[in-house]
Amino acid sequence: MIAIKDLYSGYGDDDILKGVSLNILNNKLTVIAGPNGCGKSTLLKTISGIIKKTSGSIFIDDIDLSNISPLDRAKRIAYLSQNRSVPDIAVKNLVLHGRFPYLSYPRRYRAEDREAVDMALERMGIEGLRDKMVSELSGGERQKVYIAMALAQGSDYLLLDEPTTFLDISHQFQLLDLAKELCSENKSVVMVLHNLESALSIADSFILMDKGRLLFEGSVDDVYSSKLIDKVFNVEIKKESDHWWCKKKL
Ligand SMILES: Nc1ncnc2c1ncn2[C@@H]1O[C@H](COP(=O)(O)OP(=O)(O)OP(=O)(O)O)[C@@H](O)[C@H]1O
Repeated sequence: MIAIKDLYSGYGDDDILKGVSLNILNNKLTVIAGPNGCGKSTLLKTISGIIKKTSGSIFIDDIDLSNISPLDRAKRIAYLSQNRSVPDIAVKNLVLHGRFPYLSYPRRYRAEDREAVDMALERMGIEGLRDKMVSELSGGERQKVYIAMALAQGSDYLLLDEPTTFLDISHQFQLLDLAKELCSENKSVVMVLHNLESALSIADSFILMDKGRLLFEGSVDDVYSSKLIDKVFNVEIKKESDHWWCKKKL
C-alpha cells in the first residue's frame, strides 16, 4: 500500500497539494479524477519523486519513501507522465529505458532486460513497431510505446497520468482491460482519467480531488451517492443497469 499523510507539495514556493491524505491499495485499480489544474499530476509526480514534497509523508509498504534512493523508488514505482518528449530513438531502445533502475553505469543489458522489453511490447500489441523510430510513430502508437516502457520497468506500482490520451476508443478499452489484468497479477495501478464514464466503470477505488485537496476516497458506489462528482464538474452522473452516464447538467 502507498500511504500518504498530510502531503504538501508544489513548485517553487507555491504548494499545490494542501494536506492530502489517502491510501493507494494493493492489487486495486485506483482512478484519480478532478478538474484541470487541481493537482492530480502534481500528486503522481510527488509520489514518484519527480518533485520533492514540502511536508507530510509517503510510505510504500511501510517504508518511508524519503529514505530510499531514486533507483530503489523506481524499482517499486513506474510513472508515466502526461507530457512526453519525442526522442529520436528506436522503440526497442526507448522501452529498454524502463530497465535503467536495474543497471549500473555503463549499462549492459542482460537477457532478462531484453525479455522484459519483449514481454512489454507483446503486452501492448506493438511487437511490429520494435525497430521503428519513436519520432515516426502516430500519437497513439507512441502512447503505447511509453506504456510498454512503464511495464518493462517491472514495478509493483504503476502510476499512469492520462494513459488513454491519443488512443482510439477500441485501444482505450484495451488499455483499461490491461490495467484490470495487471491488478489481478499483483500490480497496483493508479490512473488519472478525464473520462468519467470510463473512470466509474473501471475503478476499484475512486479518488476525487479539487483545488489541491482530497474531496473523496472510496468506492465508486459511494462517490456516486455522495454526488460530489456532479458538484465538482457541474454534471449529472447516472447509473443505468450497470452502465455509467455523464451528462451536462440542465
Ligand atoms: N512545472 C510547474 N511549475 C509551476 N507550476 C506548475 C507546474 N506544473 C503544474 N503547475 C501548476 O500546478 C497546478 C496543478 O497542476 P497539475 O498538473 O498537477 O494539475 P492536474 O490536476 O493534473 O491538471 P490537468 O487535468 O489539467 O492535467 C496548476 O495550477 C499548474 O499551473
